[in-house]
Amino acid sequence: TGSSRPQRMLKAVQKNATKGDPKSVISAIDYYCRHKEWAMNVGDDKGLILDSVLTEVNPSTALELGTYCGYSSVRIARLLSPDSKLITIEFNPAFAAIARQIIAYAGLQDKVILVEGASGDLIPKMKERFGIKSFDFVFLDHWKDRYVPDTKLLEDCGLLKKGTVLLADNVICPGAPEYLKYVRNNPRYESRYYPSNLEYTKVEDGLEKSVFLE
Ligand SMILES: Nc1ncnc2c1ncn2[C@@H]1O[C@H](/C=C/CNC(=O)c2cc([N+](=O)[O-])cc(O)c2O)[C@@H](O)[C@H]1O
Ligand SMILES: [Mg+2]
Repeated sequence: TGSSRPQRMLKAVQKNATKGDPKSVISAIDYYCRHKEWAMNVGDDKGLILDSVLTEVNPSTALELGTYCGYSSVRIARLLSPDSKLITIEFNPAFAAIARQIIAYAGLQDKVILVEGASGDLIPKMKERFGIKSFDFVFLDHWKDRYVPDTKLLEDCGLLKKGTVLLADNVICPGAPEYLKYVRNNPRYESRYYPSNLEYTKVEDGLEKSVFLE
């Protein structure tokens, strides 16, 4: 059998990026996905918005839902301050295996805790397993119909505090209409849409930033 798209993405990183240099890993993936083979990374355009929100929040503990190949894990972890951590959740073992290698190639394995499993099962275990009191930042980029249930689960598990920032990918394409309704008409959130485009295309997409008000 041939290779998978994630395996080809890893190969592109090993061929074109410099070990221990997160920026070169990001560029290698963006080049490959723009010119060779599209893949569902948040990408370079929306990535700049992700970077600016992260720099503003400067989270001590960050959570990512939907690691896929680790592109946004690298984007996030490279901007974390020394003792900060990113916990990223991925339930597909094949994707998780590739993501571990891409995160390690970037030299960020000490800042990223990749947990294999379903967000619905793992979110309730965050406190006991990782000693997390609450998250300062959450990046939602998994199945779009999980955005609302997992946001509610984070609330119910007391994992959001006043000022926690949720940043959701793909709220336009493929779209997360229920999520937009949930965070926009909700007194507990201050929400704002950042227009951009679907990764590596001219199709409209964007990120929704929602601050939990308590
Ligand atoms: N409950 C859960 N717990 C743990 N891991 C989970 C999960 N649900 C999904 N995942 C993982 O998250 C990734 C899915 C992303 C869906 N994105 C997408 O479907 C997507 C599609 C397009 N697109 O079609 O243009 C563009 C994009 O930027 C996208 O993120 C996959 O790696 C999947 O295994
Ligand atoms: Mg996405």
